Amino acid sequence: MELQLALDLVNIPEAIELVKEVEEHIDIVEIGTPVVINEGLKAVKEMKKAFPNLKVLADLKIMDAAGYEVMKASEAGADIITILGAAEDMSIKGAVEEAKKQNKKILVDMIAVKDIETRAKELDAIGVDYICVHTGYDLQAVGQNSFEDLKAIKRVVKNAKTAVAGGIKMDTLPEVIKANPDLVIVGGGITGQDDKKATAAEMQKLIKQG
Ligand SMILES: O=C(CO)[C@H](O)[C@H](O)COP(=O)(O)O
Repeated sequence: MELQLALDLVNIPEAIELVKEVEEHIDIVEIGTPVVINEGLKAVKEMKKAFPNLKVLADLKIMDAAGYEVMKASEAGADIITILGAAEDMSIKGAVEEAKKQNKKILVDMIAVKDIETRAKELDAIGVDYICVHTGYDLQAVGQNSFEDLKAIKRVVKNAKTAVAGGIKMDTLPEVIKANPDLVIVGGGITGQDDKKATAAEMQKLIKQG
């Protein structure tokens, strides 16, 4: 099980400062969608340059023109690129094909997918690398989480790695770990804490214990 730090509400210098604090306690750093919108793929490039040993995920949430966008994110140095589960199969296949060419990985974000089990089976058959259940900020705001969806994909996914994101904090981490995803994605649960390093260290410890 790995820990990914999601950076959504920062600019590039702030992102780099933040990662310096927690670097040794995370496996993957995510350049979040709002950061890509504000700063472009330059944010991915700068992060990879600053931390060549960390895996960098570009949260592009691709919906179309997938092969091209995966190629551009790969050129910027992303190791993992996200596409939406709601995208057409043709787009998912294009993303997977381009990622293979570039020796990169594709994470599918299941945000807003209604029939999670059916879509997860289809995506698994296409050959994506990760399937991630995700409660975005707008549904977190009304008290939702993805813990039941995580159990659902764990039941049906045979090949892809499983991941979970959306409002995970220290107090909910044990419940997430119990479901045994391959990847736990935490944003505000670390970045919103006064002692980010201690929080990331504690989360890493719990995750490594499994
Ligand atoms: O992709 C995202 C929002 O669309 C976030 O990166 C993801 O939800 C993780 O952040 P948090 O733990 O703060 O919810």
